[in-house]
Amino acid sequence: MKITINAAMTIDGKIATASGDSTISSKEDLKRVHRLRAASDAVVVGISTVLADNPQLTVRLVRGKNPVRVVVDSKCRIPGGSQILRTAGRVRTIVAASAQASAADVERIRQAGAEVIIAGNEAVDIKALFSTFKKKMGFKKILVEGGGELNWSVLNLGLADELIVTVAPRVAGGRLATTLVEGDGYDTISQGPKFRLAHVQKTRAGELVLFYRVGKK
Ligand SMILES: NC(=O)C1=CN([C@@H]2O[C@H](COP(=O)(O)OP(=O)(O)OC[C@H]3O[C@@H](n4cnc5c(N)ncnc54)[C@H](O)[C@@H]3O)[C@@H](O)[C@H]2O)C=CC1
Ligand SMILES: Nc1nc(O)c(N)c(N[C@@H]2O[C@H](COP(=O)(O)O)[C@@H](O)[C@H]2O)n1
Repeated sequence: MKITINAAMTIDGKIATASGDSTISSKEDLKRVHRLRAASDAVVVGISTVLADNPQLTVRLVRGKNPVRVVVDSKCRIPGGSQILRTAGRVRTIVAASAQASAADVERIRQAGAEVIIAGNEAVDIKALFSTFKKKMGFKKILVEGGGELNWSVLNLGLADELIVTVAPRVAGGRLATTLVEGDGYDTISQGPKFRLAHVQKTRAGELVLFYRVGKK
């Protein structure tokens, strides 16, 4: 199963401003992302991304099939009014929760038309979740679309095969702004994963799209 992380960041490495604005990619780049979604079995985001962006995670800018939408949401906090839950009857949607989720919230989400998978006791066990995707669901391509905490978990577990980052010609600043990779971080650079630049694209908006292969430890 191939796992790709895709994100857009400013030159200073932020994927959203401190107040939560994440409108970074150009339309041209968003079309590339929608093509990538259409070529994926599932698109995975963290609950904080859903709460901040209220995304649709569809392929509406291109022709193609919507991937299964997965929200990593330990406590089943996804709001009933979110675009994802409101359309769960039409686009297959999975909420990946942990033992922290209440039975009432699990039922609320199922009633909205989404599936709930329980993986882990505290945070969602990403390794177990992705293993379920591969072994029980037969998924072959997974697209992780952030945010920073989820990117950290996937990279730190050594699960990612590819990292695609759009660098937009903007600066966000702000020490509280979310960066591409959050989490606890590494003590030394050498402890972190190493990447190999495989390809670079330039958009008309002056963005650089960097395609990295992730070295296995
Ligand atoms: N520019 C871009 O390409 C993108 C920007 N964003 C931005 O990122 C921000 C949200 O990112 P973050 O705050 O870092 O949150 P996130 O979206 O990565 O969600 C993290 C949350 O997911 C839950 N979670 C449960 N199990 C987890 C696990 N094993 N690993 C990680 N998370 C787990 C926890 O509640 C955790 O706090 C938003 O402002 C959004 O706009 C998000 C995606 C893409
Ligand atoms: N590639 C990319 N560029 C940006 O500028 C972004 N803000 C994001 N964000 C991700 O896409 C989701 C929004 O998707 P919809 O447009 O609602 O389908 C957002 O939640 C992030 O996961 N990505």
